[in-house]
Amino acid sequence: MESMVPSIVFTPGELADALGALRASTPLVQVLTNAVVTNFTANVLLAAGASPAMVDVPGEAGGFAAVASGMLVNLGTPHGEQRAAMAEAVAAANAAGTPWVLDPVAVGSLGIRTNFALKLRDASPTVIRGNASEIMVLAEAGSGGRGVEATDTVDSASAAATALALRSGAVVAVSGEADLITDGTRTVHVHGGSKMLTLVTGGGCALGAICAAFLSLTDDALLAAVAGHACYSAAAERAEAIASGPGSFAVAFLDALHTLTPAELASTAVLS
Ligand SMILES: Nc1ncnc2c1ncn2[C@@H]1O[C@H](COP(=O)(O)OP(=O)(O)O)[C@@H](O)[C@H]1O
Ligand SMILES: Cc1ncsc1CCOP(=O)(O)O
Ligand SMILES: [Mg+2]
Repeated sequence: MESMVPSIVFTPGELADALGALRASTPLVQVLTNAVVTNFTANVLLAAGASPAMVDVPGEAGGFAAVASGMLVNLGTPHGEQRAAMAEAVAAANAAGTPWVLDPVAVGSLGIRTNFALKLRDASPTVIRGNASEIMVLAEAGSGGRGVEATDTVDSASAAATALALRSGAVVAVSGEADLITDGTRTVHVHGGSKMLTLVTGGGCALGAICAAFLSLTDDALLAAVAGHACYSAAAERAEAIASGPGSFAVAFLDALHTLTPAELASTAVLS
């Protein structure tokens, strides 16, 4: 029997509704992230309509995770105290039912972050987002990229993403030219966006925060992740159209995230 080609999993209207719900609810997003991208990540969340809180101190992180709408755990510069705060926050988020995103930045040859990421992989993240090389490491199917950048393609990470989703119970999002997002059963590709995002530090890290913002709006984590990626890509396309380089792109990207309407998202998002 010929294999069925699955139809597109979500409609443009569902994406538009998700953006409208985010703007109406201003989700409180706890961010435990790296020192490089903290400011950009907070500005991306604010521009999109969420409320960021960079709470990553042991003794505070757990209590805040219990009241946050969503949470991002990003391992870009995982100092000892931050790792303790992350462990506290993850335990509290899971106990309170707060959805959270894991971004395993630069896992592979760096032992401290890789060992910690493998532990967090098995600690019930709602979404795991990373580039292809990072996702392959968490699926135990690769050795890592070059620094924080991928050396593998999204397509080469597809099987690993599905296996990781089935193993971890998380939605797995692989970023690249066309983003791949899967819950192990349903798989969606989000097309478009701009390669200019790779020239702005935080271009991937802030995407994890946007996913965390959408997670509080629906019980379907795949929809939340797809809506987050679609908004991000739509804003990046708009920014690229008027930017003259990565500096003006970053500014235009914040503006585009802020002005993107649900109707524009519905009319421009390209899923397959
Ligand atoms: N070749 C590309 N064309 C268009 N968008 C891209 C391309 N590569 C990456 N992106 C986008 O840039 C953002 C960051 O992706 P990526 O660089 O893979 O993440 P990371 O910074 O975590 O390695 C994502 O929104 C992704 O869709
Ligand atoms: C350069 C760098 N070094 C440690 S974390 C970081 C930022 C990575 O950001 P992104 O994953 O969005 O490229
Ligand atoms: Mg990254």
